[in-house]
Amino acid sequence: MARPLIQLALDSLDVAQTLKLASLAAPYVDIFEIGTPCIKHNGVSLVKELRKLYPNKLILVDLKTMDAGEYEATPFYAAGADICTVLGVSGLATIAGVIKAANAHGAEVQVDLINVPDKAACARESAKLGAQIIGVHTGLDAQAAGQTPFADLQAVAKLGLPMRISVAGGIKQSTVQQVAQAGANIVVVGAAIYGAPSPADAAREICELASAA
Ligand SMILES: O=C([C@H](O)CO)[C@H](O)[C@H](O)COP(=O)(O)O
Repeated sequence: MARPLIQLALDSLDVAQTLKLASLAAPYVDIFEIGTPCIKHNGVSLVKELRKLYPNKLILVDLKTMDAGEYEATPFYAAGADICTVLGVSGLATIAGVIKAANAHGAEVQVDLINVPDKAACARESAKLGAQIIGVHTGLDAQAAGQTPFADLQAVAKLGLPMRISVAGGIKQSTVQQVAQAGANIVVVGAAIYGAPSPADAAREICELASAA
């Protein structure tokens, strides 16, 4: 089994802190995620800056688009995003719009299942539309209420869809192997890296654990 890709969630609002964290973790992560609060605060210029600094890294822009899919996502793909996210709850027309924008730029789409009531149906429909990645995600507010993404990950993996599976929601050193073994192709890690005393050491540990899963 290939090791899952490690995606670092850059969730600070501050550009200098974001770039510092990116540089510390760069040797150990495959994807830089510009998190939703960060992209709302800093906009498309941060995508351009990261693209210039890291021409060989994958960049995911966590737009969590809810409407106007093609219109909203297009400038982010044009700025160098490899992947943009769209909410599963937005509906099929919006998801199709982001897929159209991605296709126009040779890029990819992740459909985020956060708060989707029927996750299996949404994942199946997203695959049919041509989305490449399905995101099993317990958001920060749901995590604070004690929720985790593990049961949803198992249920989505069982569907056997022709899409890569991303998992996010409080993943850390003690759970990275569990989610890799459950079928995650992309493991998203935010707080366990940026909140660690040494973000570089935490990113390295997570990468090593994923490789050994
Ligand atoms: O996507 C995220 C959240 O919804 C805020 O936008 C986080 O980046 C994602 O949950 C990963 O962070 P951790 O849960 O801290 O690992």
